[in-house]
Amino acid sequence: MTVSIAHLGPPGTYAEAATLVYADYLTQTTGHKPLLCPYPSITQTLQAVANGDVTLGVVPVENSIEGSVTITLDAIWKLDLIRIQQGLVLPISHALLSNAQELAEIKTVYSHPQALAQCQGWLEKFLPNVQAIPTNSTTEALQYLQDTTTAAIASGRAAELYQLPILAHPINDYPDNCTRFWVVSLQPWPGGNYTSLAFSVPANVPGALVKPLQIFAQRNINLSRIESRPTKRSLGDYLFFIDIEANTDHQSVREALQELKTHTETLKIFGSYSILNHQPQSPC
Ligand SMILES: O=C(O)C(=O)C[C@]1(C(=O)O)C=C[C@@H](O)C=C1
Repeated sequence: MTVSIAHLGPPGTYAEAATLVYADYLTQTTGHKPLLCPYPSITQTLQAVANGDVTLGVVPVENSIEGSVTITLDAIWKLDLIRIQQGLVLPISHALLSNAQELAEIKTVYSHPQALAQCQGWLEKFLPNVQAIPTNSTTEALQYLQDTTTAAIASGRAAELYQLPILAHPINDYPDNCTRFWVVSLQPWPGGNYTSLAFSVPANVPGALVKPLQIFAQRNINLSRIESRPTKRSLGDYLFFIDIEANTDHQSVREALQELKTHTETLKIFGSYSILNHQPQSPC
């Protein structure tokens, strides 16, 4: 059976670049080339995995400049059965694509909110009076390039793919810009040294988060990330997303998760996985 991989499209997105890296890895290890399936949004990408319409999905989760991709965290929390198989880190280098001859002509810039945010300083400095309009993806933004007053932030790869001129590159505020992606599926996956989980706490009382954190600290389990998201039930009510540097197979992790259950309202364990650091010849 052909493995199908959902990702944010249209073709040319950074999510597609990450998917191609994983597809290459699968082709090398299994001898079979997977089928790439672009979806119009991150939520629809994850929904396709949850529905069983595709075998795998690749979604962005965190960026070194802008932090969490909150759409991904919110959707993963809602879609109960999703499991993480693999983490993937990709360098991200943004370009300004436009038919304008010079920056002064541009009045509107389109892009995915994450890309706009990662270039915020550059935009303020070089295009202080333009209107920034969010799109579902960096390549969706290319549809709005109508005349020389419009520009889009996307990858050099997208510029090549759609034969669009690059007016400025790189334009991300920090050169060492990386995004972490998760490869997700409905299948639990056995391996790796990172475990991601999320929980809500029973009540918004003092110390509600202290106990869950102590459970890991007491067992010497390192937390590599903690992020809060609103539960959306009431103001000040949060979910906590945690990454730990250990596998759920370790005795101490199993014990910690058992104990954590008794101190949380809902606990979701998304799985243990390894992280692939991809260093391409030219940046994505
Ligand atoms: O719009 C794209 O090209 C995407 O793949 C989405 C996305 C994101 O959501 O973070 C992925 C990587 C970059 O950080 C910018 C945008």
